[in-house]
Amino acid sequence: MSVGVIGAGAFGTALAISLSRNGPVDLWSRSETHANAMRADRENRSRLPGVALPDALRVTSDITRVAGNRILLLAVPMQQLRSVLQAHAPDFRDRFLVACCKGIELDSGIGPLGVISSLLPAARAALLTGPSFAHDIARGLPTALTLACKDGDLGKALQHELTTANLRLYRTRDVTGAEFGGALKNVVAIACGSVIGAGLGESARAALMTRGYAEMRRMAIVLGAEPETLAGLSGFGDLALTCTSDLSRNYRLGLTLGRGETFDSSVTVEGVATARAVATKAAAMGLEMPITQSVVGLLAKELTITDAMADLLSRPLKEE
Ligand SMILES: NC(=O)C1=CN([C@@H]2O[C@H](COP(=O)(O)OP(=O)(O)OC[C@H]3O[C@@H](n4cnc5c(N)ncnc54)[C@H](OP(=O)(O)O)[C@@H]3O)[C@@H](O)[C@H]2O)C=CC1
Ligand SMILES: O=C(CO)COP(=O)(O)O
Repeated sequence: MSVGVIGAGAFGTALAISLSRNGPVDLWSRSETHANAMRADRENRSRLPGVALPDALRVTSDITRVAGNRILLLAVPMQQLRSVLQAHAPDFRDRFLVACCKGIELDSGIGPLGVISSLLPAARAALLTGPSFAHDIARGLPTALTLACKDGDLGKALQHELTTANLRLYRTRDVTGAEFGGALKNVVAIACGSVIGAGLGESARAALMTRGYAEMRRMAIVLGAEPETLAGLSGFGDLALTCTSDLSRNYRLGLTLGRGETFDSSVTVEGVATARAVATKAAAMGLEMPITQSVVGLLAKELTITDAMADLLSRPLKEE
C-alpha cells in the first residue's frame, strides 16, 4: 500500500525517510517555501538537519497529491491535529489514517484517535507511538514502536506495511493504553528534567519516573487500558527514553525550568498542553495525579521546584 506523510516536521520527515526504504513516499508540508527548500536541498534543514532525503521520498505542498496514497501518517503536533483534519477531511476519506502524535487535546481531554473518530467517525485509524527520536529513525538506527489499532486485521496489515529493516513495529488493540502512555510520559519527562536541572539528583529522577509511571497507569487503567500496554514500548519504553535523554524536547524544557532559564517557545513540547489537559481530566475523574499537578504549577510559574518537591515529599505516607 502506498504511503503519504502529512507534516514535514522532524518526525514526519524521519518516518518518510525510513519508509522510503520500502518504496516511494510522499511527504507533505503546508508551506510551499519549505517544500521547495527541501526539494532543492534534499534535506529538511529546519527540522531534521544533517540527514539526506532519499530519491524515493517526494516532497510536496499539494494536499491532493499526498492524499492520493492509501495510508496517511498524520505527523503534526497533537494540538494541531483537529484543525488539520478539519481542513482536509474530504481528501482523507477512505484512507487508512495513522496518527503519529503524542498528547491529549487541551479542550476535549481526548487523545489522537479520539480526535480522529470525533471528526471522521467512519475513518479506519491507528496510532504509531513508542520510544524513538526522529534523528535515530532517520539515520536508520534500530527502533521498536507500537502500532495501536482497535481493528485487529487492519492493525496487522499496517504493522506489515510500516515495518522496515530498522523500524520494528509491535501491535496492540489497546488504543487507550497507547494514547495515554505516549501522552503522559511527556509530562513525567518535564518533571524529571526539572529535578536534574535544579541539581536534585538521580535518585529524585528515579522516584519521579516510578511514581509518574504509577500516575500513567492510574489514569489509563480507569479509562479502560490494559496494564500490560503501559508496561510496553508505548508506556514504560517511551518513559525510559524521554526521562533520561536531553535529545527529548520535553526533558530539555524541564532542564531549563530547573535551571531558571527560558525555553524557545517555538519548539514543539507536547507535555505542556497535555499536563493541563490531564490535570483537568484527573480532577473531573477524582484521580490523584500529584506529579502532573506539580508540572502544571511549575509551567504556570505558580510553584518553584523547591515548593513542588516539598509538596510531593509531604504527602500522606501510604503503601506503594
Ligand atoms: N521529533 C521526534 O523525535 C518525535 C516526535 N513525535 C511526535 O510527533 C509529533 C510531531 O512532532 P515533530 O515532528 O517532532 O514536531 P516539529 O515541530 O518538528 O514539526 C511539526 C510539523 O507539523 C507542522 N504543522 C503544525 N501545525 C500544522 C497545521 N495546522 N497544519 C499542517 N501542518 C502543521 C509543522 O509545520 P510548520 O513547519 O509549517 O510549522 C511542522 O512541519 C508530536 O506529537 C511528537 O510528540 C513522536 C516521536 C518522536
Ligand atoms: O516522543 C519522543 C521520543 O519517543 C520525542 O520526545 P520529545 O517530543 O520530548 O522530543
